[in-house]
Amino acid sequence: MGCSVSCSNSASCSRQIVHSDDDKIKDAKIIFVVGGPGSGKGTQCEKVVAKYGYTHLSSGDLLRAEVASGSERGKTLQAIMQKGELVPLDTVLDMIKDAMIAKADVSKGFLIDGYPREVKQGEEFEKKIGAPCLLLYIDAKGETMVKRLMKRGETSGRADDNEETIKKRLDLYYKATEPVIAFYSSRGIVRKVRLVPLVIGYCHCLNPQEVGGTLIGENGLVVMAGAE
Ligand SMILES: Nc1nc2c(ncn2[C@@H]2O[C@H](COP(=O)(O)OP(=O)(O)OP(=O)(O)O)[C@@H](O)[C@H]2O)c(=O)[nH]1
Ligand SMILES: Nc1ccn([C@H]2C[C@H](O)[C@@H](COP(=O)(O)OP(=O)(O)O)O2)c(=O)n1
Repeated sequence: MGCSVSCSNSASCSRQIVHSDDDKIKDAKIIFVVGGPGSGKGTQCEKVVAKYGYTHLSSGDLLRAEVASGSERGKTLQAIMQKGELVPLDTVLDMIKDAMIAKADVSKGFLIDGYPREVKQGEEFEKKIGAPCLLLYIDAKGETMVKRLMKRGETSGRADDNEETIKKRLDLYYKATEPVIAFYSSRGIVRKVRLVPLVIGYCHCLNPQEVGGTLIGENGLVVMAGAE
């Protein structure tokens, strides 16, 4: 695409540097959004998008789109997701990377929702894409998550919003995903999100240094509108 800076004439330049797709996202601002099933990751991401214009990429939605396409790969994924298990790491990572590249030119930053699900997923992401500047940890009680997902299941049409699979997803979250939070805490980039009822005067915000918002609360706690 471009020519090296030492070359004054692109037509005669024999050593053209072709910017790979990877280059498009190598300096991207990346925020991981982690929380249990039904904790409200998607809901909070929409608020951040509305306020700050980040690009929201839900790994679960990307996987469901592949299932909906009816592809062979989608059929394999559906079987895994219906059981509440994790899909192969490379599959979800490739999908996220492709989606990031597709939006790279217009994106101010990426909210990667529902990823990483396990420490290994985070490590591979960093090897293939880059490091996150922040991890938003959406905390919610187990019983709250179950209640919400059972309610959502009445209309969502999601094959995994049933009692048996919800239990498995929750177990897997505690076993595999909570260690992710500890892993990134040691780097000092975790911001725990506490959901409070929407009251005038509260706002949903990230770190003021990150996005110019107002940080409310102590110890880097992020307060966003939500409720039990
Ligand atoms: N009462 C209440 N419900 C909420 C809140 N946030 C989200 N919900 C509902 O809880 C359900 C789950 O919210 P999502 O935003 O889809 O949660 P998620 O963590 O993205 O869930 P997955 O898509 O399963 O990963 C939805 O039906 C939401 O409408 C909240 O603060 N209070
Ligand atoms: N990074 C990811 C994201 C989702 N998955 C699989 C496993 C999850 O149960 C399903 C649905 O993910 P989604 O984030 O939409 O939903 P939950 O947080 O599980 O409620 O997809 C995965 O294996 N790896």
